[in-house]
Amino acid sequence: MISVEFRGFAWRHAGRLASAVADVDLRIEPGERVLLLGPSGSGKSTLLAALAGLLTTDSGEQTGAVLLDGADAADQRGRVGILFQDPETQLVMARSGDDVAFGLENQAVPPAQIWPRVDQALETVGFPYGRERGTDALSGGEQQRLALAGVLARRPDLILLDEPTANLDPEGAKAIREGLRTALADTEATLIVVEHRVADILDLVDRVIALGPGGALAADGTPEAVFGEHGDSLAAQGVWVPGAPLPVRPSGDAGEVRLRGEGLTLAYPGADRSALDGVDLELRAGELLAVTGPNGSGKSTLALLAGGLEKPTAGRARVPGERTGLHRLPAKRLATHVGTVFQDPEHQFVTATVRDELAFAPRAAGWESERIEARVSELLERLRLDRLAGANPHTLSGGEARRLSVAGALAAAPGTLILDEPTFGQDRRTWGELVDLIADIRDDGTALMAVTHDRDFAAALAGRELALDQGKATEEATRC
Ligand SMILES: Nc1ncnc2c1ncn2[C@@H]1O[C@H](COP(=O)(O)OP(=O)(O)OP(=O)(O)O)[C@@H](O)[C@H]1O
Ligand SMILES: Nc1ncnc2c1ncn2[C@@H]1O[C@H](COP(=O)(O)OP(=O)(O)OP(=O)(O)O)[C@@H](O)[C@H]1O
Repeated sequence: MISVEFRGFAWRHAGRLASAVADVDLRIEPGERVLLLGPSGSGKSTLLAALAGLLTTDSGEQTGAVLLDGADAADQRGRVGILFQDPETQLVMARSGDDVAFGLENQAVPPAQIWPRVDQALETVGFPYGRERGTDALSGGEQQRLALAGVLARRPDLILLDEPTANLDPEGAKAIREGLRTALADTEATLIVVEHRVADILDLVDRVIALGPGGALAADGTPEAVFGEHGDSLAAQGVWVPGAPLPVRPSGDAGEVRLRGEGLTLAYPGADRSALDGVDLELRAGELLAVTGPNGSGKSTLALLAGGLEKPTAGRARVPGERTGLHRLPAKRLATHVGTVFQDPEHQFVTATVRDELAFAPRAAGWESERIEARVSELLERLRLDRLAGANPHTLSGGEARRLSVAGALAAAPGTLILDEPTFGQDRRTWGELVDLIADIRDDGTALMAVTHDRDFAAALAGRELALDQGKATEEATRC
């Protein structure tokens, strides 16, 4: 139990002209459960980082104060547990159990209590393996569960969760919310949770705080009051307001087959079963295939194989006109056929600015400079990245980075595009802009595959759906 206070707080990240957040005056009482929302890039993660004492003088410039129980947050780190947006950055140990135990050992929890607490936390989050599982052998959703277990096991006074269910399948997300509810019922911890898709999280919180586009406070109150009184203005700023209708962009008839996967199988070294097991796949011009299924069912593995980035243990992925499997093609040649957007955008960036990142693929494809410039300007504007054109891709917010990685991969209009969780971390407005952009390139004749937990995205764009479970297709890809 701990109180939280921002007094005249502003933060400007090093290398940026504008403040990420400004004029924040806010008090959260001990034990309050708060949902923090706001458009992509409005400063939500920055506020959490401030509370966790992670904003250091060499990383930017602070005005005002951030206080926990009246003391500087930088001196209270032991009382705070934070779940980052990208769970991979959080996992430090080689074995899953050790990773959860690590924080407890640091807090000098008596040894006899450590393993029972580790096991309890793993159970709370529905981690499907034992303590021995290697942390480098986890799917995105499994990493997120493990990272959350690490936070909960420490029983911090202040729990900060940055999009805790964004990588989870709908069933898993529900289970995590139940787990959180149980874990919270036993504590008096203060909770601040950031989510874009708020509908499901509302009954976990008693207060909603909304940031506006410039990082200033836009609304503060009970969920009913905030969405009742400010629903329209929040929606206008791009926030997901529960119940608002969503666009649908149905496709026309699918064209020729652009990429075919036959019996695609991958067994990771040392695993007891294949992560992907004999999956057939057909991607057609002008159509988007949604690949769905629970965490760990093999979706990202399928994306790697279809993108030619891994060698299948059996089966192969091929494009018409090439005699060998995709994974055997030299990188440059592969790039002329297929573009891939990974689950974790950070792995993708190869240049020093947002503008160069967007120009990279068109340049490699030999476009003329005027055409490149026009394409880059169009994408910057469509995805609301213009103000960040000169920024380093690695300093973007989670949602900004996701948009850049998708835009970078489709910039040169490859014939086939493989997207792993393209809508991760988006507010309602940027979600709609991404959907429109992807619909346009689909309708221009691109063949698309999208791994996604986002049912709204699949409903808006997919012509067919391929559902995986434990590495196998549950049925033939069905028409949506
Ligand atoms: N390390 C950094 N260096 C420079 N600028 C940064 C850094 N981290 C974030 N920013 C910028 O600060 C602003 C706020 O980012 P923040 O991550 O707090 O937003 P957010 O509300 O959490 O966004 P999202 O919903 O997209 O995750 C953004 O414009 C972002 O580009
Ligand atoms: N490098 C690896 N080594 C060993 N096993 C792995 C590795 N990467 C993933 N796995 C395992 O392979 C299976 C499929 O993982 P994959 O990442 O394809 O799942 P996913 O359906 O994309 O999951 P999510 O929805 O959580 O992202 C999981 O059981 C996972 O634990």
